[in-house]
Amino acid sequence: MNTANQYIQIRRDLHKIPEIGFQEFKTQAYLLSYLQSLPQEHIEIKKWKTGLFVKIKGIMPDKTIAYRADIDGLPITENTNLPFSSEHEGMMHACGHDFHMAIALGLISNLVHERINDDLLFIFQPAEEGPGGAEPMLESDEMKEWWPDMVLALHIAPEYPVGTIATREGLLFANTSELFIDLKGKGGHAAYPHQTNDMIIAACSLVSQLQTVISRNVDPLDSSVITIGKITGGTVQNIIAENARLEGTIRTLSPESMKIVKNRIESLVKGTEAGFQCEAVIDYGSMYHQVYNHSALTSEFMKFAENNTDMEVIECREAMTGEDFGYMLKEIPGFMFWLGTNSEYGLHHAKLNPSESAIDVAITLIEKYLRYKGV
Ligand SMILES: CC(=O)N[C@@H](CCC[C@H](N)C(=O)O)C(=O)O
Repeated sequence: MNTANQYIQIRRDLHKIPEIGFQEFKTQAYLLSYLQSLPQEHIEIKKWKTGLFVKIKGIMPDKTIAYRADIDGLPITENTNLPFSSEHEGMMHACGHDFHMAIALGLISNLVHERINDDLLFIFQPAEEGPGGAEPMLESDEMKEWWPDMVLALHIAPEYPVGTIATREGLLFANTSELFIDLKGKGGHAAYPHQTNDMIIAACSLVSQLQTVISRNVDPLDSSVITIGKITGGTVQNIIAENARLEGTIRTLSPESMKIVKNRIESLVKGTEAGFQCEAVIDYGSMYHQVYNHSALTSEFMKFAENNTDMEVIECREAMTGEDFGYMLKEIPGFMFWLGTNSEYGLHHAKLNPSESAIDVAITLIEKYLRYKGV
């Protein structure tokens, strides 16, 4: 098997075993078993919860460059009909983390056979989709001991063709906060609504009101998003619901707008409690800091790719996606970029099927970049 096919096979193996945040036990075991099959003289591995830190030791290191790959899957039932579809019912690598890991293993395999100058750190991070592994990993003793001078990461981009990368200096991804609202009223017989406080009606009304935060409370030039992705409530068709739950996410382009949006949400929820005579509890779940790319390093990387590879380099707009890699970039200079993978279906879709030829493209690009940086 040539090396490109080998890394595609690794991606397929990982694609079969998606696991959600901090449950990535089989994934960690797969990564470890692959890493242990490589020459061990210059490599050091530390487990961290379900993630890993992997260091390739340089001969005369004067810096450490880190590459971060997230490793968790999503609670989505795969609908691709691919022969290597998820074997874990109700879970799927629908955000490309199988690609991110295969690329990291490809880089390690290519670089571990020779003596490199600097240290390289590969961070296999759990729980990017939630509750967030980057922040606690940054605080870990392992990270403190191997603290890098710069860090980079990529994210697959189904909307760009293979052979394309896209990024920008400064803000790339939004600030995010999960949003859970539990409503509790008085249930009862469907035929006697006047004796109840119907939480289905309260929930529907609140969902509509929440959209006015975006349309009426946020500066239109400072975009924000509130998405309610799930509503649950009630028991059967002829009982008025005593409970309802909204589950969603908030996205803003600055931490300040996040505060404004949350203040307004809290006011509307108080209004719902008063208006529908119910009790409401808000839980913000996990929150991610914006992904803010280091200007000089990003522009150097973009110029490097333009001048030294045949990749198409696009300066893209910021996106409302979130990434806890933002916490790493808050502490360590570096950048994230989109890797074109050309799929008809987007991220978080049950039919996402990125083009696997992008794996080798990314390995070649990053390896060249690391050599250009003197590694
Ligand atoms: C790249 C990507 O899709 N990231 C996720 C991060 C999720 C953060 C958190 N669970 C939330 O929903 O707020 C995204 O949905 O953007």
